[in-house]
Amino acid sequence: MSSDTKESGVPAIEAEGLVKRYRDKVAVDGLSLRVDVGEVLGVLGTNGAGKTTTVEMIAGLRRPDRGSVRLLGLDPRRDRARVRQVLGVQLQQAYLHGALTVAELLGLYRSFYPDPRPADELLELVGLEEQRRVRFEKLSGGQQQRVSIALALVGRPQVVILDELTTGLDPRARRRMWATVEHLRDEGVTVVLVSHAMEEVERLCDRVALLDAGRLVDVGTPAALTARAGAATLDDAFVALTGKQLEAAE
Ligand SMILES: Nc1ncnc2c1ncn2[C@@H]1O[C@H](COP(=O)(O)OP(=O)(O)OP(=O)(O)O)[C@@H](O)[C@H]1O
Repeated sequence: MSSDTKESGVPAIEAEGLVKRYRDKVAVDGLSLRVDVGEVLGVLGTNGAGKTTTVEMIAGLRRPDRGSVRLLGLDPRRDRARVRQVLGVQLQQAYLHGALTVAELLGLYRSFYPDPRPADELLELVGLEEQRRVRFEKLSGGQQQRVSIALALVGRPQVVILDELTTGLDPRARRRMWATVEHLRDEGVTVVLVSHAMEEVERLCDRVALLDAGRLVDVGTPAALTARAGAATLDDAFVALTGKQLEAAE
């Protein structure tokens, strides 16, 4: 990571007053959020709360109707080329060339970066060492998801956005993904982790942003959120603060 960025106090992410409408549906409704360099931020919310829309706007993949985003001081829509060098994104739907093998996909993505992670390291990070010669279309859903996570990490990003990191993964793969996030955290990488899984968020995240109906209900450490809500657990705090039950993803 660039120590300049860390020392200058420039936040990893600064989103101000984000608004996004789809026809008459307000998906994100005036959301502001700051994530410091090196922080792991969880984004929790029920289905349709606006999590994916929010991270897509942060990544520059969706244009906000109002508001602004800065990613390490860069505008993700105007400074696309520079942002691509510092940001890794794993989104819920990956559109990848099914006929390419895992190794070929990694090779293709590695060619986009000046100093990519070695393919072996990527395969180990996501536990796909045995699948390197398998075509993407022949992989299971969970394995395909792990490929998309590996691809998000190819360019040694300083900021990583992971949307539904472990949804659909079996318990072993899930634990491995958690270890991957812990590894990134130890490297000082800033991580935004969109999740439905309370256990995952409590374990991995420094702070948690609670979204409901496109709004940021609260943001803080799991302990602070729990205390503010006068709740016993983060789960209970979520219910107290949003009036909704956070359902399991599957
Ligand atoms: N492309 C789109 N066109 C129209 N409406 C959309 C579109 N994408 C999302 N929405 C709507 O906007 C709202 C927010 O969706 P979003 O996907 O951001 O929520 P989410 O919190 O990520 O949900 P989930 O947990 O189900 O992934 C939802 O009501 C959704 O139906």
